Amino acid sequence: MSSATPEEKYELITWRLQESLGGDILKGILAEGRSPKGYWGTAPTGRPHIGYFVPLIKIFDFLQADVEELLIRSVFKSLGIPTSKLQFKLGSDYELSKEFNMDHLRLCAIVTEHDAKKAGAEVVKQVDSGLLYPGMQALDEQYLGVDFQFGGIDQRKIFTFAEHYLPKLGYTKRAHLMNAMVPGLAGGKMSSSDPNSKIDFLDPPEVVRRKINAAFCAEGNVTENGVLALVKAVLIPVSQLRSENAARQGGSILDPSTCLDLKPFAADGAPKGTVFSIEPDPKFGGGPTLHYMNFKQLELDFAERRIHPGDLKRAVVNAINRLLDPIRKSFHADGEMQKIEKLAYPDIKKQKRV
Ligand SMILES: N[C@@H](Cc1ccc(O)cc1)C(=O)O
Repeated sequence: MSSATPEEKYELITWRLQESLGGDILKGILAEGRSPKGYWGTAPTGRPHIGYFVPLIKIFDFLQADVEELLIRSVFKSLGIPTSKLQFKLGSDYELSKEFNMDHLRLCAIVTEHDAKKAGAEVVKQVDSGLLYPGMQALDEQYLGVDFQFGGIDQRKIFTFAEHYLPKLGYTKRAHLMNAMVPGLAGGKMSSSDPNSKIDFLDPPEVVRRKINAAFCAEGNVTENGVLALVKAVLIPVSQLRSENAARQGGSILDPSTCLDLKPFAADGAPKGTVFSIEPDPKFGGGPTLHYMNFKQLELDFAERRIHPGDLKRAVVNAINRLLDPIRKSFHADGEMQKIEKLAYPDIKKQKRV
């Protein structure tokens, strides 16, 4: 995408986000013809769930706009996006250095307890050591040498904390880009630590079906609907990305060797540009297959009860299973990955029995 104008790149970097702060910082860098450098940090409290597709899709946009991207501790490979343009960093590789710690002490000397508590309110477990967390995340921006940090809107208070405090240490204020959170299937946000709120990358097909079937999704209700929210935040963006990719002959950065099925979530024979199809079951009234080019139209049809919740759920289960299938397959084919998963997420129930 090197031929794109700075304005086009800025548009690509910021579209689909819920909020961006400090956009002028990025515009300035792009206008100078430089590639902005950004990072996304993650510290999952449990097995990562499909809500993680939201930032991962966004990272794809960053790469397309020639952003240099750093990731902290994340699982990325199985998505078919080559990692050669990405750098992985472990926080502990630099957070233990003398310089980082000196800066952390300087920061601790000026941060009030009130500001530290407030910054971490949505992200950090409210224990005393949690007071140090926002400061470390703010300093990460300086020590990774980035122009912007990207994260969920739940990180907002830490981001504004960083904007306020880094300049007080003599460092530059960074831009902050935020994606919307995917609501949980049972209300609230989708959370790694609550298995009923989420669908894991590695949930088997029948578990996906059970969780979606149990999700709240009442006919005509588009405001509290975790299933529709998944279609909007994950399935349609992935589908769009896949159809754009299919259209972009040759220029794809997706690696077909790691993903088996990269077709959009459209029924066979769907009109061009379809990103989601729903095949009504005669059990719920039947009718011709419905094809959607965008979320708005689908949402409207659901609101006007032209889509039965049972039909929507079935289409969503199928799309999620198609999306997760290559990830599950590569996991089950890779003994090393399975060992790491066991070490990362030990079976707590079993441990208690011993
Ligand atoms: N706070 C992030 C994790 C994170 C940690 C350190 C960072 O520098 C950035 C992000 C989360 O809640 O998942």
